[in-house]
Formats: sequence, structure tokens, C-alpha cells
Amino acid sequence: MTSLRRVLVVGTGLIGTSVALALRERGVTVLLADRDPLAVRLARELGAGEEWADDGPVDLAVLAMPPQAVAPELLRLQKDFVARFYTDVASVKALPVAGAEQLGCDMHTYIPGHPLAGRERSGPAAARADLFLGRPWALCPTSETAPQAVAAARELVELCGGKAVEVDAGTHDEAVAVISHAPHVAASAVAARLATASETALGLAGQGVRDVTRIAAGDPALWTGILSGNAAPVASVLEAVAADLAEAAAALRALSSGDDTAGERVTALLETGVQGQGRIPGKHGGPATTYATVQVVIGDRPGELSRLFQAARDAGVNIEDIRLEHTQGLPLGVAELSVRPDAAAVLAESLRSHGWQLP
Ligand SMILES: NC(=O)c1ccc[n+]([C@@H]2O[C@H](COP(=O)([O-])OP(=O)(O)OC[C@H]3O[C@@H](n4cnc5c(N)ncnc54)[C@H](O)[C@@H]3O)[C@@H](O)[C@H]2O)c1
Ligand SMILES: O=C(O)C(=O)C[C@]1(C(=O)O)C=C[C@@H](O)C=C1
Repeated sequence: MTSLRRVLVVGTGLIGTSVALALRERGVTVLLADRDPLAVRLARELGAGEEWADDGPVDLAVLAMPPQAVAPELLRLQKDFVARFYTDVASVKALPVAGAEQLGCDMHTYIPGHPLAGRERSGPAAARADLFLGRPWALCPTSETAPQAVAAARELVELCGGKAVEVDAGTHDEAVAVISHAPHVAASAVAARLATASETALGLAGQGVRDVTRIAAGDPALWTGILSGNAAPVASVLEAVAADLAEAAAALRALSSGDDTAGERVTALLETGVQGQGRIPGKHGGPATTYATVQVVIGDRPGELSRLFQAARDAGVNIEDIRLEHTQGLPLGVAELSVRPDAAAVLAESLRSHGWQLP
């Protein structure tokens, strides 16, 4: 078993700094590098580690930069014998592997990786130590990757609280086209309609449109790199999505022209959607759990959420998920707490008895 004592993070943006923070919490010495000195300084100030001064090799180097930058950077680091092993976190895997092979990188010490966790914000300020907790983390060893490199990456994943999933690079890229990359483009297409929507329409926006478009706020430059690095698989999924959308539009057009039978064609798509959505595994990769929700009115002021969490803790109830709905123009909102079904009544009663307002 390898033991990661010193890890170098190259690229101290959202993912690199999150990895660094998670490792620091587990007592690992973390060194930080980025081509942007401000990103390193901010990561350092956030407690993610110390600036790398090239003072002796590290156990593992984590390359956390845009996909197209991974292979050239790997070559540069390997030439300087910076680390025993190297991994990356890029959202596509065939591209950096092919690039590393073409550039003549040492493929024995390189273990390609990809944590399936992220945010729609970039940079160190958005980093979180708990970002990877319970999340899948793909590891894509090539036929040349040394078993010790795989063990080092597995230890990294474990230290960050993720769940390692070994899969080859091609299968990974096909999979993420369906579960991440095409959904991002679809979210952008829906969000693009909002760019010209009326103020009246935007003023009526509820949680639905927020849920569907959250990821569309991601960095366009980063996402152009991701999508172009997985172009063919993403194009195939988008063609299927476009065909479904065209069919739904045609059916609704027919319905509006008086063809009452066309509604069934829409229902068919909605039903397949329910089926597909239900197949997404639940939290921590286990089977999907149906949680009960408890709604609580909360004031829009500092400390209100932590008071609510404390109240749930006092009631002995674990909050599985939380959603906040803001009430426009009012200094309050509604927190929707997802809890195990058998805990919902206990939590509701306890909150009421402590003066919380439940609608
Ligand atoms: N954003 C997500 O949700 C997410 C999730 C999982 C994986 N990823 C992958 O993680 C990687 C980083 O994404 P991010 O969201 O942290 O981006 P980010 O923009 O927050 O950070 C990227 C950092 O890399 C630095 N950088 C770029 N080229 C460099 C180079 N050659 N050498 C050193 N530093 C360099 C940039 O200065 C920046 O600080 C990408 O490959 C992305 O595909 C992103
Ligand atoms: O939750 C988000 O904000 C994400 O963008 C996360 C997400 C995803 O699609 O699940 C996005 C891209 C990454 O490669 C991995 C994770």
C-alpha cells in the first residue's frame, strides 16, 4: 500500500483546491502550483497548503487544469521528476491519454482520473473540502499504468471521501456524454431561452427552471474544452435529445391544431423521462431512496440555517438534502428538508414545538 504524505496539486482552481483542502483535513502535506500566481495565493490563504518550491519529489502530483493542458503539463512535470505518480481530474479521458502517448510521457506512472463532483463556479474561492464525499471518482488505468500508480490514486480518492470506479477511458467518455456532457448542453439550451425572456416571465421563475439550468452557469471556456474533447459521443446523445424535443414540439403543434390524439405522443416522452430519472442512483451511489420532505419557513438573515440544522440535530434527525425557495420581495423563504420517511413526523413535531413555522 502506498502512503501519500506529500501531494502536489497543479491547477488550484475549483477542483484542485477542493482536493487540496480534503487532503489537508486528512493530515497530508499539500503543495500548490498554478500558472496564475493569484490562484495559488488564494488557495494558500484558504488553508489548502503551501506554495510549491520544487524542494524534492512528491508522492503524487494531481493535475487539475483544463483537459487540453493535461498532457503537455504531465510531460513537463515528468521531465523534472517531480512525483512518483501522476493523476489528473479532467472531465474527459481519451484525450489526455492520447495526448500523453503522443508526447512520449511515461505511461507507467500516469493514472488518469475524473471525480464526478463539481460546481457551476470556478476558481479556488468556490472550493470545498467535502466536494467529493460519497461521489464516484473514475480511474482509467491504461494497459501500461503500474499497479502502484493505481494504488496511489485509490488512496487519493479514499482520502477525499470519494468512491473509486475503474473503467477504461473510452467507456468513461461514452458514459459521461450521457450523464454529464449532453445534460450540460441541454441545460444551456434551456437557459439560452431566458436570455431574451421578458421581465414578467423571469419574475415568475420558480424552482423548476432553477433546477434545470443550474449547471448552465458553468464557465463557457472550460466547457468548450470539455465538449470538444468528447465531441462525437456528446453529438450522438444530443442528436437523440434533439429528436425527442422535435417530436414533442411536433406533437404539441398538432395538438394545438386540434389533433386530440397527439397528447399521447407527449405523454410517452414524459413517461420515459420518469423512468430514466428514477434510474439515477441515490446519494452515495446506493439505490435511489424516496425521502419525505418537511417544509419550514425561515427568515432571510444570517445564522437561520445553522439554527435549523441544530434543531434537526437536537431532534436526532439526519437531513439528507435541502432546497431553499426564496419568497420574492419578502425577508423570508421556505426550506424544504428531505429526511427519511420515518423521521418526517418526528422532525415536524419537534420543530413546531420549538416555535418554527411549518406551512
Ligand atoms: N468544474 C467542475 O465541476 C469539474 C468537475 C470535475 C472535473 N473537472 C475538471 O477539473 C479540471 C479543472 O476544472 P476546474 O473547474 O477546477 O477549473 P478552474 O478554472 O476552477 O481551475 C483551473 C485552474 O487551472 C489553472 N491552469 C490552467 N492551465 C494550467 C497549466 N498549464 N498549468 C497550471 N495551471 C493551469 C488555471 O489557472 C486555473 O486556476 C478540468 O479538467 C475539468 O474538466 C471539473
Ligand atoms: O454539479 C455540478 O455543478 C457539475 O457540474 C458536476 C459535474 C457533473 O456533470 O456531474 C460536471 C462536470 C464534471 O466533469 C463532473 C461533475
